[in-house]
Amino acid sequence: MSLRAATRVTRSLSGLLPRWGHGQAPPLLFSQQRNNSTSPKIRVEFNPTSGVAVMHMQSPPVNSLSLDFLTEFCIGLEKLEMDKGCRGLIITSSQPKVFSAGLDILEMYGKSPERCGEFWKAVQEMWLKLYGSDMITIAAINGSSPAGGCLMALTCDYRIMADQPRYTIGLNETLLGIVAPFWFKDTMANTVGHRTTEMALQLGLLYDPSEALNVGLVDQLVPEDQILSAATQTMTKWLAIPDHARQITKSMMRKPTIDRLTSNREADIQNFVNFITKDSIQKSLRAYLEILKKKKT
Ligand SMILES: CCCCC/C=C\CCCC/C=C/C(=O)SCCNC(=O)CCNC(=O)[C@H](O)C(C)(C)COP(=O)(O)OP(=O)(O)OC[C@H]1O[C@@H](n2cnc3c(N)ncnc32)[C@H](O)[C@@H]1OP(=O)(O)O
Repeated sequence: MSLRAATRVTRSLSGLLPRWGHGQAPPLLFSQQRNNSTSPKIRVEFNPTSGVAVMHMQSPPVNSLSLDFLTEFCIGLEKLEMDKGCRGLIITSSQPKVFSAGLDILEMYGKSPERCGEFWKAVQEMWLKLYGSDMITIAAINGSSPAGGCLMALTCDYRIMADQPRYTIGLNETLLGIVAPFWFKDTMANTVGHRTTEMALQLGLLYDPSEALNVGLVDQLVPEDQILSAATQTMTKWLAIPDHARQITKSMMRKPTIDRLTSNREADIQNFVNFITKDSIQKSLRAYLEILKKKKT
């Protein structure tokens, strides 16, 4: 069963699910330990000659954005940002078939409000740092990239996707019964326009590569084995533009969107915590996790 079809089942399943109290963790049915490994979740290769770094996301199984992952990602990004020799960053995945599965659902399920708040702050931090980066950022999307994974790609300056019809990309939050926050929505609207965003967000659309190219969600499609060479070629073109002129232009385009979150950060965290810890939302997340598990059997 496809995830899209499986998600429709969520609604009929939800009436059968047990109820649990606000802020109280339901029985742990899922492996909550998976992302606690101490091996690095990010590998960075920096070439001082070209001034380009490649960040490989390597957090099995699906590069989901856990608190640990986001912390490591932001530290890596900050180090590169502070290195004046680093002018460009390519972000890609070392996991087969997946760029990033988006926010780690286990970080939003059965967790205390404090922990949810800490997690959301890290999600904000990732977006603020990447969207506001002075570096040229290119997403080399070599696999599926739903929700937060799509946000990460949209936050870059340029997106190249592997031309593999089974990969999908999009902000599919509504399919999980949750809502893409205003800054996810703003980032998408800044890329593909208001009308496409309005429809995509309401329907939780996941696009295949050709559809994504058609609506402008990605900029280029290439065969999967050429994705890094294509990203490097594009980077060379962008590197030819004087940094200061490009950076000021980027900031001019993105600052109003960034300021909107910066000036509402605490309220946005509170909003997330209130929303995600609701019984009804926890129930949807639980049903979705069960569907992801059952997909294999
Ligand atoms: C009113 C105001 C509102 C304010 C805002 C408030 C709150 C809401 C904001 C929340 C924004 C949320 C953003 C998100 O990113 S939510 C996450 C959405 N992600 C997804 O829907 C992706 C789900 N996953 C998949 O579709 C597929 O896994 C795949 C990425 C296409 C890869 O497929 P495949 O290679 O077939 O792998 P499996 O499906 O078999 O998965 C392997 C294991 O990974 C687990 N998994 C998958 N995705 C996640 C995830 N996002 N988080 C945690 N775990 C994940 C899956 O369960 C499998 O686990 P197992 O090996 O233990 O069985």
